[in-house]
Amino acid sequence: MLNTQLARMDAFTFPSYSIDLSTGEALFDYALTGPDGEQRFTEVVTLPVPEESPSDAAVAALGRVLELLHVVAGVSYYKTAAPGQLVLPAPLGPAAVEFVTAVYTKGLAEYAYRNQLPHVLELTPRVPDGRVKPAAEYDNSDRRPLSAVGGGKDSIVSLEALRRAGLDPVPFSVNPNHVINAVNAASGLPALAARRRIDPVLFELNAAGARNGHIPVTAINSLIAVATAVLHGLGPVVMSNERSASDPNLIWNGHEINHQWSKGVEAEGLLRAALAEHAGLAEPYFSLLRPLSELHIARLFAGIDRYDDVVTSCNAAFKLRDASERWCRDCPKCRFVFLALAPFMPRERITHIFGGDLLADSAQIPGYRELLGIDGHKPFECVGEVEESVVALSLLAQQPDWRDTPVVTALVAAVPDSAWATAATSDTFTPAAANHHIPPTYQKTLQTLTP
Ligand SMILES: CC(=O)N[C@H]1[C@@H](OP(=O)(O)OP(=O)(O)OC[C@H]2O[C@@H](n3ccc(=O)[nH]c3=O)[C@H](O)[C@@H]2O)O[C@H](CO)[C@@H](O)[C@@H]1O[C@H](C)C(=O)N[C@@H](C)C(=O)N[C@@H](CCC(=O)O)C(=O)O
Ligand SMILES: Nc1ncnc2c1ncn2[C@@H]1O[C@H](COP(=O)(O)OP(=O)(O)OP(=O)(O)O)[C@@H](O)[C@H]1O
Repeated sequence: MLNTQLARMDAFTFPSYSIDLSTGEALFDYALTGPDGEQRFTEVVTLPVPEESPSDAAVAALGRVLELLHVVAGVSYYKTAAPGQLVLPAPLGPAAVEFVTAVYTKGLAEYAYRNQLPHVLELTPRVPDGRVKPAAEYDNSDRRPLSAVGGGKDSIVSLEALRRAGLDPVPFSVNPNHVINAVNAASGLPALAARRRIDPVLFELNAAGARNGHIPVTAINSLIAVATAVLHGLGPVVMSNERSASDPNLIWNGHEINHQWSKGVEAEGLLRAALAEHAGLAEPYFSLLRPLSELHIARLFAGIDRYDDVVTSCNAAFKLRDASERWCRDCPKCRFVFLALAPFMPRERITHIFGGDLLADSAQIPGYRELLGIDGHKPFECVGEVEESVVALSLLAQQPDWRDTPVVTALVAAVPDSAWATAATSDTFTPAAANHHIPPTYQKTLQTLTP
């Protein structure tokens, strides 16, 4: 289909979904419709099949989780055309509608901003008339947690905290690549994996110049994780989303544009409420690291060394095609993670982890100026707040190992006095007491890590 035809699409719909419990394979169908005809897509999600057959209650709850996943995973295809109508497949309760609306508006906000499509931020899904049968309550909160592993430092911190607290976590990933497999192997814990196959038609449309951009991928991975936990009779899904994920990159037309929206605390609360209402799940999902800053997580990671040969936070390693082997050493995320870890580990160790020393490389100075708020806005990447970067720099400026490196020297001279003053009174290492959803049983978990 031509891009001009895609741009004339009126509506995005959700024709059907199905699951085969014997193979774990779920098929999610989508359609764009308009005056030039229809463009169909099918996404395939394959859940790991449990050894024991799931109970009837689990199968019922799973069906409800997959109904939410069907709608949420549609964002990848909706974005090729961004029609004004989003027509949901079935009635939903108010909490589920609020969650889905936010995924398509706030979750696609960066896409809307970059493509200059303000109507996306105002989308209101059309919900078919009728009442949803209330879900039966399904309480698995005391079972082993499913710990989502993304291959980076954050999920390693959670996995180790859960393990050391004796909670016997099950590592879980969607489409694990060599990085995630190596992290799981280093953990020594048997892991579960789900597969997600994006319709290849999407890549053809992208190659032909269809509208494209960032999507709230964590919302999709989270629902696949919850579906897996329910199918396997496991407990809550434990994420590793940090405090700063909730902060926007910029404001556009009065709307917050946040690259990490579906990692933020608002998305977490909306997803929990939707799962409680629509699937009856009592304690389905939370982020263990929500109270912590990125810098605090980096300090905790520095106390764990068993993953040094494998840990990789750089997003370039997670591309579906042409992925980098590990750290690319030239993107905002590599720059930020290096800056955040450097104050807490010897130069030799961090250089080993990254395969190079970013603070010795003057070519990195412009990128670091953005992270420090000297130029531009916070990059559209998973990076911490400007204040955290300034705090990290202030720590490095006091360390003989780092203070004379070309990057630290240049940045110390460039940071304005006001930023130093804010950093001096920063609460970077004080966990937030509120604004998280960590259940009481898990609240002391992080104390198993040092410092
Ligand atoms: C790895 C990465 O950063 N990918 C983003 C990049 O995509 P690119 O074209 O360079 O490579 P691929 O990831 O291989 O994707 C190919 C195309 O496929 C489409 N697509 C992919 C996954 C998906 O779930 N849905 C899709 O539609 C898309 O059209 C791609 O062009 O740029 C894209 C456009 O901006 C981004 O959408 C790709 O982001 C991935 C979905 C991704 O997994 N990104 C995470 C690393 C990421 O950004 N995580 C955020 C959290 C965001 C959130 O709110 O959840 C973070 O860590 O901060
Ligand atoms: N492929 C995946 N499968 C399951 N969960 C994932 C996957 N990728 C990321 N996640 C989870 O999504 C959340 C956000 O991912 P993110 O990439 O920020 O985390 P990370 O890889 O643990 O650490 P870092 O921020 O250092 O990269 C984390 O809770 C992570 O565990």
